[in-house]
Amino acid sequence: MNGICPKHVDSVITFVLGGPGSGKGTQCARIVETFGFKHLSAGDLLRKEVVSATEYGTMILDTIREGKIVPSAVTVKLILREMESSDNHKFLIDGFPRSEENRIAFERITGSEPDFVLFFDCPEEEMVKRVLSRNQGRIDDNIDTIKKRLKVFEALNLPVVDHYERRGKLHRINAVGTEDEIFEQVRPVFAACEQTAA
Ligand SMILES: Nc1ncnc2c1ncn2[C@@H]1O[C@H](COP(=O)(O)OP(=O)(O)O)[C@@H](O)[C@H]1O
Ligand SMILES: Nc1ccn([C@@H]2O[C@H](COP(=O)(O)OP(=O)(O)O)[C@@H](O)[C@H]2O)c(=O)n1
Ligand SMILES: [Mg+2]
Repeated sequence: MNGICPKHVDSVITFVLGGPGSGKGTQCARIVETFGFKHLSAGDLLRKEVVSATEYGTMILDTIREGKIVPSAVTVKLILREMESSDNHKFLIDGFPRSEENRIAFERITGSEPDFVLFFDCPEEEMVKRVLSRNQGRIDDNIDTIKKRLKVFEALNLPVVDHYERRGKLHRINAVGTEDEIFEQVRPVFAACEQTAA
């Protein structure tokens, strides 16, 4: 763990990557309660657009149903709007970037790069098992869509993981085990940051 920490003491940007069902949302909730970050789930922001039937709502719904990636300009705009309106400058951006297009769009539009990146590494069969028992009434938590999402994860998400690994910004977390066992791998990454930022 290289414990890269914020260059600018007043803000921290962390990307939280991992396949569907790898435990991103669950671990983000633990990080929020322990280290006081603002949790921004790209998926939740997109689902909110669907529910509020905005101009992009139908396109987003169709994209999510297919397990595909929504055009980056839309997703980055939603994330940026939340960041700009937040008085908390420590951000956990969950489920983003999910492609090189996402990553490049974020850098181009915000001019920022993440301080560090978490990657929850989970075997496919475990991810499928968790998604199918998630019971959140999501249209994409079914066996057909999960198979499509896993193909998207392999093809588009993993190149983003490689990008940050090459830059020494990636913290690879073994996402198999209890939620506590997994959080014990996450805790030192953020504790190191707290020390440096203090
Ligand atoms: N360590 C774990 N072991 C078993 N189930 C888990 C674990 N972490 C999360 N879950 C469950 O798996 C499902 C997916 O977790 P979630 O945090 O939504 O993952 P993601 O956001 O990566 O899709 C949820 O129902 C969650 O309660
Ligand atoms: N950066 C992102 C994040 C999610 N999404 C879409 O939203 C869906 C759900 O994302 P999510 O992060 O809530 O899914 P989980 O990994 O939590 O199961 C994805 O399968 C994509 O269809 C996207 O298009 N772009
Ligand atoms: Mg999630």
